[in-house]
Amino acid sequence: MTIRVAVIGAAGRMGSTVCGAVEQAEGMELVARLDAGDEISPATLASARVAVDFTVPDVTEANVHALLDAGLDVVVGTTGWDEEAYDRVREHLARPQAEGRSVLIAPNFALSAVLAMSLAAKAARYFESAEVIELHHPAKVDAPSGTAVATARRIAAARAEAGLGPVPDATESDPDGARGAVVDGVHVHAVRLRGLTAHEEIVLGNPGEQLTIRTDCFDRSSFMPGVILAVREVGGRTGLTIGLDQLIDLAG
Ligand SMILES: NC(=O)C1=CN([C@@H]2O[C@H](COP(=O)(O)OP(=O)(O)OC[C@H]3O[C@@H](n4cnc5c(N)ncnc54)[C@H](OP(=O)(O)O)[C@@H]3O)[C@@H](O)[C@H]2O)C=CC1
Ligand SMILES: O=C(O)C1=N[C@H](C(=O)O)C[C@H](O)C1
Repeated sequence: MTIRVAVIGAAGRMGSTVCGAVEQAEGMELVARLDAGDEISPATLASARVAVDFTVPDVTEANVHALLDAGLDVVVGTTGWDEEAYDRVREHLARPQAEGRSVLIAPNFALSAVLAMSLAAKAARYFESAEVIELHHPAKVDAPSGTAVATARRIAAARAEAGLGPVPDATESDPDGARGAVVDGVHVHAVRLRGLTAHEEIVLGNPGEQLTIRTDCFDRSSFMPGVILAVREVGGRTGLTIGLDQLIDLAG
């Protein structure tokens, strides 16, 4: 059966690329393109079954609640989500009116980034030091990137599980924040540079050695297979799914 898809943020960099990918995808029909100023309502959604949200961190959660109220399953790539926001979506999904509905939120849909996050989490227990450097195009409105925050959280969780203490760091004075943001104890550095698209480097250090894990997305086409996979799969799930790795078998 054809999946009818609405794209929210359709005029943006990601939204417009997603519209093209949905139009090209077998078994999908793009039925609605909504952007800032457009109402989310049954009339504007044109009987879509799945919505894809690539908007801005300030509005994405409200969009998800409105889309659930309209009876759609939702795929979200927009950043800015925290545990409290996830909990509010879980609570919404638990209401009888939302029975059977599903939301998938992923900070990154590129396979190289999903693998980089997974490898970083796997490697983290073996290294004394770990830092994350994300590098993006200068039009990006949020820092650090959602991917970097998720990466740092996964590194921190793996370190805690392995019983590692804080990373070694003798810094006593850092009035201008040169050591970057600190996410669950992991330092995260953000670079904004003309010419870049979306890149991340995870550096892990031990005495006398370093492991560098790097992902480079040179073009937004890199995110499309993951988005299309999520659109296909979201309807077969229930509740909240976080991360594209939940749909891909990374074992082995
Ligand atoms: N998960 C992933 O793999 C990826 C995630 N992202 C994330 O996706 C998000 C979008 O990125 P990008 O496409 O570069 O950003 P853009 O700014 O290019 O696009 C955002 C679009 O959303 C529109 N918008 C703003 N408010 C609303 C609203 N209330 N309803 C509908 N549309 C609205 C904007 O309109 P206007 O400009 O008029 O405000 C704009 O057209 C970011 O959070 C980014 O970090 C990006 C790449 C990959
Ligand atoms: O804004 C972007 O471009 C990107 N945003 C996401 C993030 O913040 O992690 C994903 C990717 O890095 C591109």
